[in-house]
Amino acid sequence: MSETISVEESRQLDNKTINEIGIPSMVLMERAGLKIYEDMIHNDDLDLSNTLILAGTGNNGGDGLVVARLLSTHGYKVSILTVGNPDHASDDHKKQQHICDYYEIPKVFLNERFDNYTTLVDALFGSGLSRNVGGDFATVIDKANASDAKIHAIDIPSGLNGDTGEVMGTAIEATSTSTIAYAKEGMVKAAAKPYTGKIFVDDIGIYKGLVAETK
Ligand SMILES: NC(=O)C1=CN([C@@H]2O[C@H](COP(=O)(O)OP(=O)(O)OC[C@H]3O[C@@H](n4cnc5c(N)ncnc54)[C@H](O)[C@@H]3O)[C@@H](O)[C@H]2O)[C@H](O)CC1
Ligand SMILES: [K+]
Repeated sequence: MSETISVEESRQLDNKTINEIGIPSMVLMERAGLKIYEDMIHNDDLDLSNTLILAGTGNNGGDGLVVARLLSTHGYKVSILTVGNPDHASDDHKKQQHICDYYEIPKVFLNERFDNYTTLVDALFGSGLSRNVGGDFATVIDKANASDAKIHAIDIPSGLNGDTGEVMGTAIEATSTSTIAYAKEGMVKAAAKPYTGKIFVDDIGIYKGLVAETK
């Protein structure tokens, strides 16, 4: 496994790339969504016949909405379940939801049965997880894990502590994970394997240090 970083370092690199270097956050989100989509369509472990995006209301959820739109515009059957209050969604999440609405991607709700789906995309939390998971989020995670569907996680399996690899209340048990820029330290620990599954590391242009001087 290549270099790993802490969750805080990951957030600092995101912020540096956006606010100091100047790559807009929506550009990074589009790049992340495209890389995650490509990881999924080339992943023989996943059956994309009927996919459900489990979206939180932050930028991890925003990544999931980009994946939803890309699946839909490429002819795959996909729906969206948003967990949390959409009114409190991040700016980029709201922009991505507007795009999904344009493409009329179906929305489902908390009473949805997950066994109708072949793949679930975990876009609930990424580097923003800050406390034990509870309430509707815990219910959705437990329901996802109990379903027959395979799960593909975005950035960090939701509920897994990205630094320690510990479960924070409950955590997604993913078949595979597309992590952004670098794997997080907790994800590569032996105890984390049942939660991360196979890890894809997606380079989306997040700052990784100045380019080495060409000889
Ligand atoms: N622009 C960028 O920085 C990029 C980020 N990427 C993706 O974005 C996430 C990080 O997004 P962020 O909005 O900071 O946080 P999350 O989406 O992980 O979390 C959402 C939100 O949830 C709240 N929260 C935290 N813990 C809990 C909890 N236990 N229960 C309920 N709610 C909770 C908290 O308010 C968070 O803000 C990163 O992982 C990437 O997936 C892009 O990929 C690249 C650009
Ligand atoms: K996630």
